[in-house]
Amino acid sequence: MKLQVALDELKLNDAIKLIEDIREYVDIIEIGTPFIIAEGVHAVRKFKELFPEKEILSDEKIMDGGYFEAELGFEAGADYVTVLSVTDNLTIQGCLKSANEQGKKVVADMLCCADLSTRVQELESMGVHILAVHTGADQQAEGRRPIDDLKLMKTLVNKAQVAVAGGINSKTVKDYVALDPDIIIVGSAISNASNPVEEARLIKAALKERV
Ligand SMILES: O=C(CO)[C@H](O)[C@H](O)COP(=O)(O)O
Repeated sequence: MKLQVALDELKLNDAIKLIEDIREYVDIIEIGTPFIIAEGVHAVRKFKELFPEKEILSDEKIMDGGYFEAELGFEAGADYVTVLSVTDNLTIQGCLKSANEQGKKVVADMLCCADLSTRVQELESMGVHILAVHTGADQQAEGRRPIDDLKLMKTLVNKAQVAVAGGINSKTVKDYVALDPDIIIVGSAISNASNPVEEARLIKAALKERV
């Protein structure tokens, strides 16, 4: 089980310092959507240069122009690019074409997917590599959490890997680990913690209990 650390609302130098501090606990560095908007895919390139042993995810949340936009992330050094699951199949297929040409992976972010069971089948038949259950920041502000969607996802998925994101922290991570996703994504709990190193250490320790 991998720990993906999301860098969302940080400045470039603060984000680099955070990953330097928690390097030993991180498997995948996520260049988060607000970070990409602020810094561009140059941030992907920078993190791949500085942390070559880590996998990098470019959280572009692609909604159109699948091939071209995925290629931007992959050519900058991303190992994974995200596409929104609710978009057109043509866009998903464009992302997959780019990923498969480069030996990289596409993550479908299931944010706002109204019919998980139908869409999971369709995404798997197209060959999407990873399905990410996600409760977004605005939904979290209303008290929503991704645990029930993760439970449902685990009953639906056949071959894709499963990731989960949405307000997970060191106190709640065990509930997610128990459902055995392949990737647990944590952003604000680490970046906003009074002690980010300790928060990352506790979360990584919880993941290791399951392996
Ligand atoms: O993709 C995201 C927001 O769209 C975040 O990166 C993801 O939700 C993880 O952050 P947090 O743990 O703060 O929810």
